[in-house]
Amino acid sequence: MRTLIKQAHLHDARGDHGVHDLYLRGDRIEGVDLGGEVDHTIDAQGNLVTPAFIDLHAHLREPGQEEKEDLASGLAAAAAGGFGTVVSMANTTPPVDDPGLVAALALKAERLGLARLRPAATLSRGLKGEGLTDFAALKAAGAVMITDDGIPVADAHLMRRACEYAQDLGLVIQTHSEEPSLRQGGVMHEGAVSQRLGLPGNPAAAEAAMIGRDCEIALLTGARVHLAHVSSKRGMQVVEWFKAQGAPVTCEVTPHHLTLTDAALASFDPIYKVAPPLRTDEDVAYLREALRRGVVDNIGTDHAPHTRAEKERDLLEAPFGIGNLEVTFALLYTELVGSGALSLERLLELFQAGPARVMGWPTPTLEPGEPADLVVLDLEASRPVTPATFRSKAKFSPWSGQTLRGWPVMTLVGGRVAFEGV
Ligand SMILES: NC(=O)N[C@@H](CC(=O)O)C(=O)O
Ligand SMILES: [Zn+2]
Ligand SMILES: [Zn+2]
Repeated sequence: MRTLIKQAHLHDARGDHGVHDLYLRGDRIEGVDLGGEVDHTIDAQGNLVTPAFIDLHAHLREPGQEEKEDLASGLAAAAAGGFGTVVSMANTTPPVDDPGLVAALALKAERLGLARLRPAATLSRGLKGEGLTDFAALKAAGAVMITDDGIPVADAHLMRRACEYAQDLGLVIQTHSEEPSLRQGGVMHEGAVSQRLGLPGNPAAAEAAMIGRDCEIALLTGARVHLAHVSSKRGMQVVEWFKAQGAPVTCEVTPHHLTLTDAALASFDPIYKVAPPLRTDEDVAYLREALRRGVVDNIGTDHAPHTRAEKERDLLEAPFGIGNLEVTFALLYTELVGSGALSLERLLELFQAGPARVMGWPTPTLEPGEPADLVVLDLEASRPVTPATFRSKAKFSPWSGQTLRGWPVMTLVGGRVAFEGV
């Protein structure tokens, strides 16, 4: 099959290429302005066409928690968000600690024809934080990352052994860096707001201390350690310090930690309950600055859907997590690029070359022969967030009703339309 994307404003990691007709052949990019017969034409006039985004961090909940999300709804939501590739977290029921399960997830996802799934597997057997899983077998089955995300690895020696093992195999270890004994039962950031509301707080020190431990272990072992969802100024400063020391660490920030603060918890609405917690204005400003300065390697969504019933429990009982796959690009384009805080090039890099580099994958480009994984972005489109229309099963959002500008209108994966929007 041959596809023409007409009048596309092309952008990739090599730069801005201006407006061209882009041709796809089968699942690959063929070239620009070639002419000739095509089977399918897509009009992209006025839109930006760029490599589909990569999310290194989404909770798709399959197997076992399909009431929250499943592969079909989660990968459809990802495609609607402009993502062509998603690394799924392994804190499912049962946890993804078995090579057979990794292979089954990958096969099922491939048949769906939505975003590509790249499964993560757990670091510890049963997510129990005691014995290691069989990384070699998990990698052979298709796991691309090792992580107990959802639960911090409390035992430093276990983390060391995991790093030694992963280093031998060239696997990335992703951490959920919060020191459990310091975090305790905190349900929100510990600070002036938690004190006023009388809610148990989780101090930034819990994050910064664990990031320090995990970076030390990365230095000690030479393993590639990816620090998920860095949320605090202190945590980010620790990452910066270790990067300057040459530690083989990379880090992620999430859309919610870049746009929301602990002030939102004054509503007592569990929709804002997330781990690590929403921090202060000062933290948000520092994370934004770290994005700009290039300290941050990628934006990962940490899309963490739950049922409405679970999120309608009281703040102490409700589970941690925010669903955001479908709004992430528009949210950050509006709030960061729209305000002049970040360039569009840098924002795109954080969804494309950045995550690819973290994983050791090739930089996605529009060069002939590359996979035809593309997103068509309408940067002028302005509309409110309408959770009722989400592909995700979690049809509620902290940004509900907020008017955002710059939306994905189509996502192609391997030359096939995985999402087509308004
Ligand atoms: N981020 C969250 O608040 N929740 C995640 C777990 C995690 O990412 O640690 C979840 O699985 O619900
Ligand atoms: Zn986590
Ligand atoms: Zn997570």
